[in-house]
Amino acid sequence: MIGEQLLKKLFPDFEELIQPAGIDLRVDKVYRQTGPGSLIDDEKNLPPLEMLEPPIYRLEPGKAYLASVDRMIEIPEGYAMLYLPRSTLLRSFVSVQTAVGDPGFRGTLQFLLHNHGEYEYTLKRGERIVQAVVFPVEGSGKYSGSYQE
Ligand SMILES: O=c1ccn([C@H]2C[C@H](O)[C@@H](COP(=O)(O)OP(=O)(O)OP(=O)(O)O)O2)c(=O)[nH]1
Repeated sequence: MIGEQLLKKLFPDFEELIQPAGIDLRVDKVYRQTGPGSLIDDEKNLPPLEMLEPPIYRLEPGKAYLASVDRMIEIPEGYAMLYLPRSTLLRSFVSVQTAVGDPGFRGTLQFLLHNHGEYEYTLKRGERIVQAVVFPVEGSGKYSGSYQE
């Protein structure tokens, strides 16, 4: 796992968010789903989305949302990222589901927020919702998938 000094070199745009062993990521936009999606024969049809009105997002009980990060990221070749929720969210019955950040990815990260609670959870735009941890990857390739920006 990569520590603070190297993280500052690798991710200068996130300097003020660098932690001893990770990078805190701030929520920017939050979206609700407004229609169906599908994944058939590796053909992705992402659901249509509607953006919630910022800056105060009201996550309804039992509902899931997409959350975008407030700035683009570029993951250098030779490194990969995992994303873990802040425990404050878990302690508030809100989960953050995430995937792997590939070497060479350049774009806007999105995570799934799910309010498992029985009460509304209010989240302000700009709050830190995730911590990214970074690992060196031996012989890594370079992401060239559909979410590259
Ligand atoms: O929680 C995450 C994790 C990763 N990513 C970004 C970085 C990653 O490099 C890219 C693609 O992720 P993944 O490879 O898991 O998506 P896919 O469904 O396999 O897309 P593709 O077919 O484009 O590879 O999405 C996110 O936005 N959110």
